[in-house]
Amino acid sequence: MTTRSQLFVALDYADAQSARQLVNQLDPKLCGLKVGKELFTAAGPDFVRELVQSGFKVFLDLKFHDIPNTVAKAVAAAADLGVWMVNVHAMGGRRMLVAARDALADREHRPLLIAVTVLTSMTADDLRELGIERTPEQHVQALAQLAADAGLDGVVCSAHEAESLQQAQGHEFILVTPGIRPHGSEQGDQRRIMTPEQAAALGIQVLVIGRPITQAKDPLAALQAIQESLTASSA
Ligand SMILES: O=C(O)c1cc(=O)[nH]c(=O)n1[C@@H]1O[C@H](COP(=O)(O)O)[C@@H](O)[C@H]1O
Repeated sequence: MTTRSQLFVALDYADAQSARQLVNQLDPKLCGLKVGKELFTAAGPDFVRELVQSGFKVFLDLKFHDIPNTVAKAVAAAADLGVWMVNVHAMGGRRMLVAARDALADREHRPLLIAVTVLTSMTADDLRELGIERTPEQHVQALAQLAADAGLDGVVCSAHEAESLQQAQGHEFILVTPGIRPHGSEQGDQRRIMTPEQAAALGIQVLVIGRPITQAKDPLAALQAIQESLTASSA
C-alpha cells in the first residue's frame, strides 16, 4: 500500500467566529476542513467561500438526501462554492446518485462526490430497528456497490469496513472515515470507532476528526499531536 491519509477537521462550531479562531491557526498543508450542518446553517455559503479562498480543501458535509432533481441542483450549488468534496446519502437510491453525478459532469470545477453509507453512530441494533437485517458491514458493502455502480468517487463509512471495501472496490475508490478517536479520547455518540493510527495503517484516504480536536483545551496542539503520531506510525 499505502496512501497517506489526509486529515479533515470537522468544524462543528455554532458560528463562523468560533470556527475562525481555530482556522486562523491552521495551514492548508496541515489539514482539510469539513463544514457540516451546524456551521453551514449558522454561517452559510459565504463562510465556505472564505475557507476555499484561504486555500483549504473543504469537504461540504451536508449529506444531501432528497428527490433526484433537488439533490442534483444542490450538488451543483456546492460545486459553485469551489469545495473539494461533497456528500449525499446512498440511501437516496440509484436514480438520486446518478442525478448527482450527472449534475457534476463536464463542470470546470468538479468536487469529489461521496456517498454516506451507514452512519458511524449506528450499530446493528439501530439498523434492525429500521427493518434492516443486514449487519452494518453488509449494509455498507451493499450501499458502496450502489455508489460505485452509479459512478461516485467513494463513500463515507467507518474504518472497520475499510478492508472489505478495498477488496471489493479497489484502492482508487475513496474511503472517508469519521468515528476516529485518538487513544483515550471520548467516544461521545460515535459507535464504530478506530484510532487515527489504525485507520491510517489501513490506507484510508480521508480521516475526519471533530471533537477530539475542537473540544480540546488546545485544539491546535491536539491536531499536531495526531499528525505527529501519524507520521511516526508511518515511518
Ligand atoms: O459524513 C460525515 O462526515 C459523517 C458521517 C458519519 O457516518 N459519521 C460522522 O460522524 N460524520 C461527521 O463526522 C464528524 C465527526 O465528528 P466527531 O465525532 O466530533 O469526531 C461530524 O461532523 C459528523 O457529522
